Amino acid sequence: ESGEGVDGGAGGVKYGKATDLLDFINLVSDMALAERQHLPEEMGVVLNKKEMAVQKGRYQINREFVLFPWKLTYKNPRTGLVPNGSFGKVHLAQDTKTRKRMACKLIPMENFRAADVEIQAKFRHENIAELYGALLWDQKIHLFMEAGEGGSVLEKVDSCGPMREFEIIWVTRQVLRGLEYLHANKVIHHDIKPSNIVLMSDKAVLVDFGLTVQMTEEMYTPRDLRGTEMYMSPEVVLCRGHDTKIDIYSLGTTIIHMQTGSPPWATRFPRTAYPSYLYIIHKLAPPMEDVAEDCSPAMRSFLGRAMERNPTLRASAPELLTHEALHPPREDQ
Ligand SMILES: Nc1nnc(-c2c[nH]c3ncc(-c4c[nH]c5ccccc45)cc23)o1
Repeated sequence: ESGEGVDGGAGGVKYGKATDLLDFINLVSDMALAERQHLPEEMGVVLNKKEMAVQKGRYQINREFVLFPWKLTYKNPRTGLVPNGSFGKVHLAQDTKTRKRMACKLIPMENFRAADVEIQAKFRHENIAELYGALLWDQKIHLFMEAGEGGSVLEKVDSCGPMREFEIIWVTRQVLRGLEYLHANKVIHHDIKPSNIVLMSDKAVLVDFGLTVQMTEEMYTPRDLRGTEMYMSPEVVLCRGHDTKIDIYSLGTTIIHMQTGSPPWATRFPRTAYPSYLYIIHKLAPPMEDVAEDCSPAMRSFLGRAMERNPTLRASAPELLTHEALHPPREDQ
């Protein structure tokens, strides 16, 4: 029942559809600061009735849900907070009635971009972290999402070292399915990297859509440099317009990180001596010299196609999903 709480409660939190959530996001984005400052109670839209039990229009911290520090799988929980997303801290949340564990990203209103939510609300795919609901409370947007309790690929590599090729193939296939879906809808993620791929027991999902854009023309011409330098494609660095192929290049650099434990360039050009990699990427990409020595010939060929310097010649997600590197003969595994 969109517009009403589960029992018709008049509280500020309603069950609704993605369109109701987008209306809510636009409402709070247009709210004057004074209006937002003295909210009597939380307000928001919950998409997923199964996981989030709204009570009489209320969904309050330490009542309908609690926030936990993540029990970081590999490290003792320092702050218990997941490394910062694009603009917010990610906690582990649990609904006190359904016991469902979720990721909850807290984004201060001053940093909030509607794009952070629009894409996740509009596009649903098993390899994209599902959005369960969005609330505004205490000047912060609370985004409740599907939780990858296995942590991110970055935490896994930092704690357990380089991944074996069959693990890399498993992650790469899932990421490519998510990218195939986004790119078919002309959506560019813009920040594909190990920390934005999180692990569940049976799948890997893409997270952090804070830099995502939906293309309206064939090319997207950015106003600013978006993404993380080490994983950036030459055409993004050039800032003369790019398309969805930039995510494919970033997946290639992410695979190098998974197989060597370091991002491309960092070993040959230590960060201490090189404050910025933009010029190196512009002049030297693609970083085929950083591919692991024990990389299989099939995976090396895959990386050559994914990091092709010319985006029009670079492979697409559907093309790479059929690449032999992702379908090794059984005895290789
Ligand atoms: N920036 C951002 N925007 N949305 C997310 C997000 C949605 N669901 C999630 N599930 C897990 C993690 C996560 C990252 N590192 C971790 C280390 C240990 C445990 C969990 C994690 C992050 C998310 O992250």
